[in-house]
Amino acid sequence: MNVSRTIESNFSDRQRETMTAIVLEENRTAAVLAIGTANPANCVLQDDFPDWYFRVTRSDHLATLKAKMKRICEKSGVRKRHFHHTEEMIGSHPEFLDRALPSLGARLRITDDAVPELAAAAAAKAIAEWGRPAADITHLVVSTNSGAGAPGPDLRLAALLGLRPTVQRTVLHLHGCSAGTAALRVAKDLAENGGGGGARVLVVSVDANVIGLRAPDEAHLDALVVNSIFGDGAGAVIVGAGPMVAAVERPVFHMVAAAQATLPGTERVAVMRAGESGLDYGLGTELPAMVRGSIERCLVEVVAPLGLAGGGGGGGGWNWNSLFWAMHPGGRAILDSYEAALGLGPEKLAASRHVLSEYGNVLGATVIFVLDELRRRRRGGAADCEWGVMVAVGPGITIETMVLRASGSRDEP
Ligand SMILES: CC(C)(COP(=O)(O)OP(=O)(O)OC[C@H]1O[C@@H](n2cnc3c(N)ncnc32)[C@H](O)[C@@H]1OP(=O)(O)O)[C@@H](O)C(=O)NCCC(=O)NCCSC(=O)CC(=O)O
Repeated sequence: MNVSRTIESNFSDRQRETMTAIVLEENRTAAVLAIGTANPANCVLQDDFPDWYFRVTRSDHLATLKAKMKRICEKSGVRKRHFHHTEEMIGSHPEFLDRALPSLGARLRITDDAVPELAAAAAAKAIAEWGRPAADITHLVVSTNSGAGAPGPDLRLAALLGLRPTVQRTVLHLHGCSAGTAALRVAKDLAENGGGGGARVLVVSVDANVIGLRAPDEAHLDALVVNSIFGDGAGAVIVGAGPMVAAVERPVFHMVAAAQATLPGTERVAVMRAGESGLDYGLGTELPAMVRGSIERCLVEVVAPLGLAGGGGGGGGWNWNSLFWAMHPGGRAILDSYEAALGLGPEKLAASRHVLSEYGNVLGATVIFVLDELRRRRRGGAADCEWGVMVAVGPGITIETMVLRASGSRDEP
């Protein structure tokens, strides 16, 4: 490999040395080898959503709340979303609309099928793109907020895909919107350290919001926001390290470094808790400001040791526009916060805003949709940087980050 060709010319000598070392380590560093996504068929345009939601939840009499939801939807940056649940399904489960009635069991009976099936649709696409047989997958990591059972969606997914009986399965439950990034962090570790160089990890992050869907309610205004921006979907990634199978496996993004930070004293800002009436979300109005106030500090800790972003020796001066960004679009205001805090140009979050617009916030899977979109834009010739960072925020408040290096090899002859 021509190392000097891969190092951008505007870095200092020290930065260049660090990056050269990383590039030489490339054979040991895990990489995204393929990506697949899937959404349920039921699609609701955001302009129609308040009417749809208030009708199917039999809440049209709550005119003030409906007007509020219309204001939220207008400002959401979302054009459409997909749902496993339909008007008919909600109509046959009146218990979903009344917090006083137990409904968790009925919701879980739906997600027990919906989650592995949606996961399999995304995973099948990733496996087809990867180009090797499903039986070559050594590890499976599934992350979801939409289930609570054992055996879980991993076992059913393994059967649907025809994975080998010895595949090593791991499930991550209730990591909220950082579930996809957390699963990729675990997969990176497994690929680099768990398979004697030959590990191939299938990561799937999947959610179906029927687990927490409710009628609008004055006492739970944050649930109105959740219902206005969350959608259903699955994202799948094949992760591998070590020698690639020639002419078949080609890295898309190298997963250079991963980190998790927790903001002290923020436990109540974003909450998910399963109860008898389904999954409850709590979302503080302060979340966008909190992200704005803390994101740069977290990023400096991750990129400074790698010499990226032209770090300014303790005095700031970071050039965040020298990287590409795979930001989880938790909401339009969250993306605005990233942009403002890091001084990003408007094109930097275009992939994240596109995914938010087309699918809403599909929780952990969203970052996988963003990786897919970034890759599509690069293949289409859009100029972007070689180095980048994936970011997602989840309950904790937890900030998951992963430094990525885009590989051009998919487009090389
Ligand atoms: C909801 C929004 C699209 C609204 O847009 P704006 O903020 O520009 O508009 P606005 O201030 O006029 O707000 C519109 C109405 O929504 C209400 N509103 C806003 N946030 C609210 C919240 N968390 N709980 C209850 N109500 C809320 C406002 O009071 C206002 O009501 P009224 O109109 O009556 O005055 C935006 O605030 C947003 O994107 N928020 C972030 C959502 C979020 O937290 N996502 C994270 C999900 S978890 C996750 O994904 C983690 C992660 O981020 O990675």
